[in-house]
Amino acid sequence: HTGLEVWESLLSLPFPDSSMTPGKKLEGLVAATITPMTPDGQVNLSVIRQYVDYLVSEQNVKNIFVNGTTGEGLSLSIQERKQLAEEWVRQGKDKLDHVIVHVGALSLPESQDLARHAAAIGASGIAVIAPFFFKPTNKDELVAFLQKVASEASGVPFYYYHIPPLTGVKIRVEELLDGIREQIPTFQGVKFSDTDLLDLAQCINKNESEQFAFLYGVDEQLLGALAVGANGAVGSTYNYLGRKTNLMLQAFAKPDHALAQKYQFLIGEFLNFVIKLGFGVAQTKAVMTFVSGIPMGPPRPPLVNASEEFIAKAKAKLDSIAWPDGD
Ligand SMILES: CC(=O)N[C@H](C=O)[C@@H](O)[C@H](O)[C@H](O)CO
Ligand SMILES: CC(=O)C(=O)O
Repeated sequence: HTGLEVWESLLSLPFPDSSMTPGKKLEGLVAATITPMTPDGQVNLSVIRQYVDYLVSEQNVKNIFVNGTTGEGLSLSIQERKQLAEEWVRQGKDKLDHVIVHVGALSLPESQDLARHAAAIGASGIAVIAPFFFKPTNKDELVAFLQKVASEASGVPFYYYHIPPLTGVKIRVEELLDGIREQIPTFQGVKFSDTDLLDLAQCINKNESEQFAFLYGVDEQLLGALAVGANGAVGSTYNYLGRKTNLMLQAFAKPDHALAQKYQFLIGEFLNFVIKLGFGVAQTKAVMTFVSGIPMGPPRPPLVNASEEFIAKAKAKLDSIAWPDGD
């Protein structure tokens, strides 16, 4: 240990090497970043700088969640994930508050490697999804896996990424929280991507000292999660509806519930429409491309490009929405 490291540990600064805002609690909106790709399917790092500027200046979003579901993290090589994490951290420096890097993988050593890498580059947090091929069958097995990853990045806040519709791991978070800080001292919160608001509410109910952050991940019903005390949200739609969703958060905080509902209804009207057409990461890439003008490129197989018909309909629907702020 260098003298500096000793001082930092004595002061227990949460983010010793971070280029992001040190110690600021994660709240508000977090955009789950898309991984831009070239037309032939290679990761396209060259537009990330522009992407960061777009999120900050056009969407008023200053936190990102990299290499998650929307970022096709589980479809990328370890090398690609590291390059992306580095580029997001580099471009986010002095512009973003938090860069959370998703480091979950089916292979524990790969996940640990990614966690060490995220720590080394100064990520402001790491997140881990439940392993979903061989699955943990109970809370203790899941926590043991998470602990082995978290301990590789001992100075970095750790978030569990709960997304049972995709992982098939339905262990309730409220149960998982019991004693988790003893197992994982860096445990800082949950990205909660499930519709079970009873489970979310009981997590918040248990979290009396408000030490953990609960970020909701079902964008179409964020207002319900805010009502039970969610600290913020992580989602794909904050890439292009961040500004509108921020207005919903403001209305909720004021409180002007009628206005907050209006925003949630309109966001829901768009999402309900595209979900009926078939909505996933490929479609998110297409929507972000036409809204931001930044080319997101195709998704990686097995996902396939959104159709021209989808794009035309989604664009017409979004353009038709009369937002309360007059846009
Ligand atoms: C399954 C999935 O990708 N969920 C995302 C985050 O967790 C959400 O942001 C959704 O994309 C969004 O709620 C639209 O359905
Ligand atoms: C949507 C989300 O949070 C993710 O892409 O991981």
